[in-house]
Amino acid sequence: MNAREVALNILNEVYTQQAYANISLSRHLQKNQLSDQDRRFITELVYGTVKAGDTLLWILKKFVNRPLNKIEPTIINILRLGIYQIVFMDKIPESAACNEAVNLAKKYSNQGSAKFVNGVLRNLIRQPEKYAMPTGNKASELAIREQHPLWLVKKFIHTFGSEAAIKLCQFNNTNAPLVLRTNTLKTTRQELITELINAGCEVIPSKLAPEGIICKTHTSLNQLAPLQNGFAQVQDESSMLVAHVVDPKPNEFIIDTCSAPGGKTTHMATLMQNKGKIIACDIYEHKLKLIQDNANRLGINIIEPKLLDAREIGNQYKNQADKVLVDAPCSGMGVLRRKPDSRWNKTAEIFEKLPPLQLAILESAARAVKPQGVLVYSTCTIMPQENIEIINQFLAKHPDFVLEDIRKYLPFKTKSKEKTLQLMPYKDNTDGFFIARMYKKV
Ligand SMILES: C[S@@+](CC[C@H](N)C(=O)[O-])C[C@H]1O[C@@H](n2cnc3c(N)ncnc32)[C@H](O)[C@@H]1O
Repeated sequence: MNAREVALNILNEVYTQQAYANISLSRHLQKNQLSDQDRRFITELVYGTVKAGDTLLWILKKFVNRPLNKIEPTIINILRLGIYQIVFMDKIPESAACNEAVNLAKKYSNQGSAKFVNGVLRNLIRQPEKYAMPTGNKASELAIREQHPLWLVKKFIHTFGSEAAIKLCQFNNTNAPLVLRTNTLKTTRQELITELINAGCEVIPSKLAPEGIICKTHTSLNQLAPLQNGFAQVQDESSMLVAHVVDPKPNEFIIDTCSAPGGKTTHMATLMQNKGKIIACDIYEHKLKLIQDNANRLGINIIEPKLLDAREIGNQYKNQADKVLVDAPCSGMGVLRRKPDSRWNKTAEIFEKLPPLQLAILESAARAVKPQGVLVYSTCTIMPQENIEIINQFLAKHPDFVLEDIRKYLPFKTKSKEKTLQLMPYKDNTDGFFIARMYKKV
């Protein structure tokens, strides 16, 4: 199977079976014997095509007369791939993109479909002026040009203003680097950097997180020995700040309310030098195994994964924990560049549904904090209604909790005067993250 055919199979799963692009991609990359070059090409094809989403269909509609729902889904996917290569990939000869699409149409449909694909793509190559991207800054123009759903662009403009919305959308279209967290139970950052360089990676230390290593280039994760051997954990640098803000000490009792797959749980265990106890809850049983697998790989044995709805934690652990972390389920608006399909999978409903859940989890978690204990709330979103507004509502109802100045706990200097931290992707060049730290007075 050649690279484009593998990419087509992945797109078929994404668009007809609602598969997640990253999961389907990694399964197909494992299943097929592929060169490193092919793996990179398939990844770029799939991520680029999925990210471009409706913009590709907008282009396609300029060249077909019939409604798109009258065209076989596989043919639509072949055309998505073809259009993506012709319009967005500079290094691919247009004729190769077209010929390979025609071959796929012959194999996956019939001669008639192959002729149709050929006609559409040849016309596209001949008439680029027909799909010139809109240059204005109206929401509808931005949505097409920056490859985001219209409702989301409107939401960004409404929340952050037009200029910030443009920068945000552009940032979401950049490639996210792989970031590794050094497992300081087993090695130091400098030793790990040396090992990664010896393994052929190009890396730089993170300026935000003392354990963070940004990999500019790297080999396939399955072959990256330090990762497989538990010397490192994949985690973005902004996410690494959360454990530093919790600031757990050896022998403390910590509850991580929304824990899977265990990125922050294992980081906290590391900062505790693997001494004490962490109850790591999640609402999905299958995700508990991910926490345990990560802990095992990293050589950590103080984590107890537990199937529990975080809204029950207050009842089960009333006044018991030294520190409680709520890394809440959120809209993920700070990590859109990492998940090419997520902008297209979400609906405006999430902004109605999530804040009440986030507040309910935080309130339950607060009951589990012992007097003079600590409560930390974090999300990987940038939307105020999931972040500072949740904290304000919580504090208004809970005078026994006090917002602490987060700057004392951050491992880097910030110019911000806020007590909470909001990282904005296009300003801070990281995933978007929110963190607040509170302590219980009595
Ligand atoms: C942002 S993710 C957590 C990421 C994790 N803290 C890490 O660093 O790897 C949110 C998690 O909350 C879980 N979740 C959602 N609703 C929950 C609930 N009511 N109670 C407990 N966990 C929940 C989800 O399954 C998901 O794993």
